[in-house]
Amino acid sequence: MNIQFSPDAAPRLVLSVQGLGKSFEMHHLGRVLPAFAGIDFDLHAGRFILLKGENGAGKSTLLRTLYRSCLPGQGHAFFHMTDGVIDLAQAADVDIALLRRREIGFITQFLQVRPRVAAEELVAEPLVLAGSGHGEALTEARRWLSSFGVKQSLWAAYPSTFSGGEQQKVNLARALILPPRLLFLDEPTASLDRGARLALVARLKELKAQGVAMIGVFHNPEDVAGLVDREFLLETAVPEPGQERRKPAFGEHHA
Ligand SMILES: Nc1ncnc2c1ncn2[C@@H]1O[C@H](COP(=O)(O)OP(=O)(O)OP(=O)(O)O)[C@@H](O)[C@H]1O
Repeated sequence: MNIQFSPDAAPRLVLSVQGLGKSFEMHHLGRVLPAFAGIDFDLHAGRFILLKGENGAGKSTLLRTLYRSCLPGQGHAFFHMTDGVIDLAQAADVDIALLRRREIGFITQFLQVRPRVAAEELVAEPLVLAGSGHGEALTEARRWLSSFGVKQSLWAAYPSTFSGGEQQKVNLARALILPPRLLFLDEPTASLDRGARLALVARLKELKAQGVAMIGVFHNPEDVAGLVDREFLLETAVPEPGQERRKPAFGEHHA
């Protein structure tokens, strides 16, 4: 889906996160572990937020909660669609499943491999589900596999046999073949070689220009330095004894 807006129009609000919090119940320890709390921010079309914080600060959990792989404990995440607003924190699973088909994407460093499905079919699937003809979708899938450096000899093979980096390239091709309006990225460059990293950054630049809103966690933030509009620093939610927990802070990016 290509979303265009005229350059002089104010970018549309895509996501408004208000007071979002998430805790894990550690039954075996008999206590509750806060992952993050009190998260507030707005994200507009074509904007890129870089999520930062120490190990364990809650970056992946925040992305998974916004994608609704986890349920939040408190707060709201209002997703602004073309025809209305839905609170991702409270939406029914069936609505979340529909949003994931076209509107909201999530790229992690892990491929969910499906047995006996060829790489090119896996990549073509979002286009087929969106109504493209199978032949046309396969042609496009091969183009994307090639752009991320997946060898032609692997296109018809099963990704379960691929190396970690090859699987990740299939993951990227599948996630980006049909761009969503809102994209979460959790360390997507983790196992990529330089060529694939450059291809990913070039694709993200295109998507940003088309109005896709993005939130990303990057082990090497310099990979996306030219794309970042704002940085969001997550402070570790679990205070050590004697330490106050501080609120998460927004920082403007200085290129
Ligand atoms: N399913 C879970 N059950 C219990 N605790 C969890 C679960 N998932 C995450 N946590 C805890 O929540 C906290 C935040 O984890 P998270 O993976 O979001 O951190 P992160 O900022 O992405 O870390 P890293 O930079 O190491 O990837 C950690 O203390 C982690 O142990």
